[in-house]
Amino acid sequence: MDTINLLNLSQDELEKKLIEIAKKAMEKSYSPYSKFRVGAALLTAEGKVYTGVNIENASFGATICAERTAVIKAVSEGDIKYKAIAISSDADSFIYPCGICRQVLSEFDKGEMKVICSNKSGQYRSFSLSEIMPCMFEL
Ligand SMILES: O=c1ccn([C@H]2C[C@H](O)[C@@H](CO)O2)c(=O)[nH]1
Ligand SMILES: [Zn+2]
Repeated sequence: MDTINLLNLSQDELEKKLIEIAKKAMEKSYSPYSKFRVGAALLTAEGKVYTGVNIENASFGATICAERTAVIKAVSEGDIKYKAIAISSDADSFIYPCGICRQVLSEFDKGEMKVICSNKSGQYRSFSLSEIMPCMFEL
């Protein structure tokens, strides 16, 4: 992954690029039960990208979302500062992170993190995590 390039992009170009990476990651989704593929691309403060997919389980509650897969990969590699996360799926409607993923992302947010929600055709809406996950603590 080219570290320098991503941080040199404009916000718009960066968001498009992250969606593209999330869409590509989606191909690895393990979702035999819902057949709903989700991909995520998590951009670190240093410009590295961790991808994630939803990983389902016969015991449905053991399913992990794409967003958390990406966070878990990043944290376990020592990366805990993030700029943005993009999310893609096959749906016509925009995909937004679930409550548990918002909570997990907020653990690492310093008020800067963007959440980029896209639809199948690549349109997107960008939010600050704090907009979609109001926090009871001062940031
Ligand atoms: O933001 C979301 C929403 C849903 N899913 C997954 C969980 C499950 O595998 C499938 C259906 O909800 O989509 C995600 O990975 N991220
Ligand atoms: Zn989730």
